[in-house]
Amino acid sequence: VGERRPSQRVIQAIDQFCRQKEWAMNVGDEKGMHHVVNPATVLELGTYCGYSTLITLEFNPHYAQLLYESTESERVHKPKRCDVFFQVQLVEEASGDWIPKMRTEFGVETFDLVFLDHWKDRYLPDTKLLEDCGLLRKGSVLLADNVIFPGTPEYLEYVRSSPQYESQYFQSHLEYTKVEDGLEKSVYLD
Ligand SMILES: O=C(NCCO)c1cc(-c2ccc(F)cc2)cc(O)c1O
Ligand SMILES: [Mg+2]
Repeated sequence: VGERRPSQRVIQAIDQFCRQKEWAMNVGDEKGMHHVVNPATVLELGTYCGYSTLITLEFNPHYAQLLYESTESERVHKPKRCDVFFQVQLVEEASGDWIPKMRTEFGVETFDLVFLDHWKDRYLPDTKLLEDCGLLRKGSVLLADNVIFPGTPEYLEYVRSSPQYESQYFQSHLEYTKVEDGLEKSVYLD
């Protein structure tokens, strides 16, 4: 309440621009991530322009540059364990290549929250990779954008049918539109 922090003002400006001038594929101000408990160690798959981010994987160099510019974060060539509570760590690599390196490169034991918002056909293989690499623990939350539009049918089928997950759909709309979309929140039960 009261004066918005600079980062909130940037988000507000992005939302206003995307509603009034030019649509962009941010998770947006309606879907948001406010349903999810307050995480400590977060992995975001798909940075785009840094609308929502902590440790984030993006291999599109144009989008990665947008994040550097919007957060003044240094270009992370040799990622290191960040001891600061909140710091942007951007890895400009493909998620499939870097998820197996998260422990050795970042010293991450497990993720509290993984926000999936990258190539929709990578949601399922990257989730299985996170499981196989032991990067999820009992209670880890997977939060997936666009499960309806553009859609991630194989991922949805997996997390909704697997006994390893407790899944819940939060209906919303595709950012800045009236098209149905939503977030799937899946808690890893181990
Ligand atoms: O591809 C996406 N993200 C990964 C990019 O590196 C993405 C696409 C769309 C979208 C696109 C085209 C359309 F017509 C409607 C929606 C929306 C999103 O929220 C997204 O995250
Ligand atoms: Mg998205």
